[in-house]
Amino acid sequence: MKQAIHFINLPAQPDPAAAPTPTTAAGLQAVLDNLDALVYVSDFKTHELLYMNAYGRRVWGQPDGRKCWQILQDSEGPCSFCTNHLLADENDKPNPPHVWEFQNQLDQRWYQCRDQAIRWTDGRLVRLEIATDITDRKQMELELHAAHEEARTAALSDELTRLHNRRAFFEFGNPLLSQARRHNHPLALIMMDLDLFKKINDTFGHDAGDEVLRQVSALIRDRIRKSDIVARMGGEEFALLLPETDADQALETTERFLKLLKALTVHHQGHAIRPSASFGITLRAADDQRLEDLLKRADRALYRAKDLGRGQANLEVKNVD
Ligand SMILES: Nc1nc2c(ncn2[C@@H]2O[C@H](COP(=O)(O)OP(=O)(O)OP(=O)(O)O)[C@@H](O)[C@H]2O)c(=O)[nH]1
Repeated sequence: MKQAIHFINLPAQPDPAAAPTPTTAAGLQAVLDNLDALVYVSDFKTHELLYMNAYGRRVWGQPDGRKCWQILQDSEGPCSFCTNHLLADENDKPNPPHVWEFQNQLDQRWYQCRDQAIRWTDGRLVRLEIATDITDRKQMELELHAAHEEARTAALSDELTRLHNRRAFFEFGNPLLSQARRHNHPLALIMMDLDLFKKINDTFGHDAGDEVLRQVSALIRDRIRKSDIVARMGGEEFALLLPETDADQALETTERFLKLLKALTVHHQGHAIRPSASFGITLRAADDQRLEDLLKRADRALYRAKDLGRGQANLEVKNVD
């Protein structure tokens, strides 16, 4: 059955001088049926569909006295995201239109909806929705967002090892330092530097050196907590930032890594390579303002570990009165 609509009082204050005539009613019908958007009207209380334009009937079929949630969403009852409560105040006085975007679960397409409470021909309050298909725009937005995320991940990640890079270390590490400062909680920083790595490159080739970097990185990454940060700071140097970690725990963690490295043999093109590393450890001091303050101490400890014969850890803490 063809839906007949005599008029929709779109203006808040209908102009009595512009009362609809049969010609304007037919004209309005033609306009609504040629819109490239869904237009429907439903009863505010019962949700019965009172009108749907040709666009809606083409996509969702004839309303046939059914409710909006039956025909537009195929759900069991009023939609959990129904906006009716936003469209009128407690005295049934219409609010300004509510504009929002959502994905229809029936056809999976995205719509921008302009919802408004208006008075129907018989005076009752109804819901008028004009929904424009924005799937293509949304798809573009989603692709743009994904590309942006991909570029951001690439900018923060080390291509060879897939660990965080130096930039990411500061981006993610600074909030951890701020949090530890605010709550006066412990925070440990461990610097790790592979020993005599130049010799590995010179003896087995640069590709072998790359493979060592990859395997050592995977070994560390797989054994830290989710809340820890591990980054390749450059070359064969790595930094680990461990929240809620005191001196004993940091030393214990480093001992674990030393043991794992001792047991590691990297096989590359018939060669068996046995890498080792030195570690410098420090802890957050009360007056540490920036990660660089901790990095300086951990670096000094690291180079002491190298001077003392490599393959070991050294700790430098700062006591503040
Ligand atoms: N294969 C490979 N080598 C790298 C990479 N980045 C830096 N290197 C090499 O790492 C070596 C570091 O050498 P050095 O700074 O002398 O340190 P080391 O030989 O490890 O000696 P110590 O640190 O004193 O134990 C250099 O030869 C760099 O070329 C990389 O991405 N891949």
